Amino acid sequence: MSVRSPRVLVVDDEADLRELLELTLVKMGLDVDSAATVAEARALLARHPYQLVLTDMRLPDGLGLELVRDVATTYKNTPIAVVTAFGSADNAVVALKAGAFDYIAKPVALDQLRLLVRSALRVHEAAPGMPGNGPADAAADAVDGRLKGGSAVMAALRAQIGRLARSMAPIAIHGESGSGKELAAREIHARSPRAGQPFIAVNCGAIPEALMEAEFFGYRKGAFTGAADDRDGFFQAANGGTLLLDEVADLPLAMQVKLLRAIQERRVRKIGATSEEPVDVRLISATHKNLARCVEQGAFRQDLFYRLNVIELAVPPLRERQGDLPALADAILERLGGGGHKAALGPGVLEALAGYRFPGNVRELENILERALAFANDGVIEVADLALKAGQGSQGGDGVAAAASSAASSAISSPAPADLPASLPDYLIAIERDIILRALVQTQFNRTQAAQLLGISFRQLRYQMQKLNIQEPEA
Ligand SMILES: Nc1ncnc2c1ncn2[C@@H]1O[C@H](COP(=O)(O)OP(=O)(O)OP(=O)(O)O)[C@@H](O)[C@H]1O
Repeated sequence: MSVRSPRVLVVDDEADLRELLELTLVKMGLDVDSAATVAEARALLARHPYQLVLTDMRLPDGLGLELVRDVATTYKNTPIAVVTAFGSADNAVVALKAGAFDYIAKPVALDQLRLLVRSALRVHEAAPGMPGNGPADAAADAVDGRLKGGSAVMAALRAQIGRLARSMAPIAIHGESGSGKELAAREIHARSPRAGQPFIAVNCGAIPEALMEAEFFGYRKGAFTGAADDRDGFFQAANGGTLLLDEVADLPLAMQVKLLRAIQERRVRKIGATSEEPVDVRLISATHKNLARCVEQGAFRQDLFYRLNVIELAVPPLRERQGDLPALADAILERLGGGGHKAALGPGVLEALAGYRFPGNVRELENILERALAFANDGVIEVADLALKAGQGSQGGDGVAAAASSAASSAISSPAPADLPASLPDYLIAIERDIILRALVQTQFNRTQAAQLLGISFRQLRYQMQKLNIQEPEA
């Protein structure tokens, strides 16, 4: 085994900047080659393997972007980062989309350069000799059983995650509630060079607006009444790792501005602090809302959208990947068994589940199986135990769906009649949600007809749907 230092290629035609970069990298113990043109860089790339390429965007004989494309296709193992002109968000986003690992803005801040280099070198440690879509990725799929499911859609999603995991490009995950967005984000983190660092998930809709800045950026002791000690925020807690902004559409506009700044500068300032600190955080955002529509409606800033939505990842609803049902059911039963006796599915159960629409996706499947297990005899879940909600069978549903719904005469199946609900408001909400969903499914999400069926106005229905977070499934 060679004990060579990692080798880095710097591509820049400005002698001053090139020297600054070289010097910094050499001080970090790296071997540095440099090139002043695209052609020189190509020649060097063909000659040596590099652990990192750092290129300027404008070069005398072409664009750094061409090198990004070359490296992303021909030298998949080599992370390439671009140096972008000051304030040029467009270039950074274009480069990330083209496959750049990361970018750094001019004037180059040396602390940020060092963070970038360290994180690039971790890519290599994490994937020694690993070809982009090669067998090692397939092995990672097999070992890494977090996102379960045997459907082609799920296999494609896992492969996409394998490719995305290595770069710093912000990822926006979209999918219905309960479809597995957070799990997908965890998988990106777990398969990234950041896996050994923290993964912090923040539900943006759950933080009171007044506390947001403190929660995200932290505060210094005495910054406000009650600030008894210095405290880190989510950004500091996720430093070196990944920050998931869940329900990102719920961020208030004022906070969106602050977040955009933190993303652009890659620095945050604690409340009450005099200086900013650099943070090295990979951002993933998730939402079940249509973020582009939120931008159109003025509820979400265009510039932040552009920064977060560099790479989009769609998690399809469960009803569009029925092939996942066996693996998901198996994993859920395993978990419910808690290492002891694992429950089994009786005849026709998988077929009954396949005829169901799962408006609440995998989370609903978990709930259905958990509840069914409570009713099941001897740990064998029968179709009747599923108590699938009436009217939720898939369209063209056959006897299976009918069997399932006949078993569901007690659509609001818990608690059992003799029990009292643990929380009356929650119970009533569940009933209301259930009834509205049934009316919507019956009318194929025609809200006008559904409102008529329920004897309420269209406006009332729309309001209730918003309140209960009921979404029309996307076609
Ligand atoms: N492919 C999968 N394999 C195994 N479990 C899954 C899968 N997808 C989702 N789950 C499980 O389903 C539940 C819901 O998933 P998750 O929280 O990731 O969904 P979400 O889309 O983020 O939901 P929400 O929009 O409500 O935040 C979790 O318990 C998760 O572990």
